[in-house]
Amino acid sequence: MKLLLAVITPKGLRQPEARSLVQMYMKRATPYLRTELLELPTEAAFVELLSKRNGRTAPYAVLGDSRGKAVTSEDLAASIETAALAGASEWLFGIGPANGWSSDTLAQAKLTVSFGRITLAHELATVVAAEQMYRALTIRAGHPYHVGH
Ligand SMILES: C[S@@+](CC[C@H](N)C(=O)[O-])C[C@H]1O[C@@H](n2cnc3c(N)ncnc32)[C@H](O)[C@@H]1O
Repeated sequence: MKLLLAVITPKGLRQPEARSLVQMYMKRATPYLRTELLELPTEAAFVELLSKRNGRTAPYAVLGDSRGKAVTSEDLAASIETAALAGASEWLFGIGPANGWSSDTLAQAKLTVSFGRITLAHELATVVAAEQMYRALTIRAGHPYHVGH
């Protein structure tokens, strides 16, 4: 299974600090699973990506939303496990556009995840998601990162 981190960002991730942190966590994750960062110009492009990949191997889509479910990192690890057991070829975490996800897109998610009720800039939310994806993989693997960081 592959992990995708998709962010809706018309001009791409422009803050080098954010990009570098995202790339660092995604690189750290690769010993566990392949990862890919997708910078998409519009929510429509994201929905198209979901439908293009739909079918037998539909991605297991988890969407970041401040009004979503307050989950633990163990819950995220469990959702990756659930996707793997269900035979999904991709587990995807989506960071939405400046005005948030539409209700139609949210309805396509297996899980909506809140990092707290605060609103994070999409670049920061992407960094948090990348770290949580890495943390979830270390939890699945029994690696001590989750205990010490
Ligand atoms: C700038 S925020 C969107 C703000 C928008 N006004 C809203 O309320 O959804 C862009 C994206 O970052 C992510 N995000 C921001 N804060 C978040 C939080 N506290 N928890 C989870 N995701 C968050 C979400 O994916 C959101 O769609």
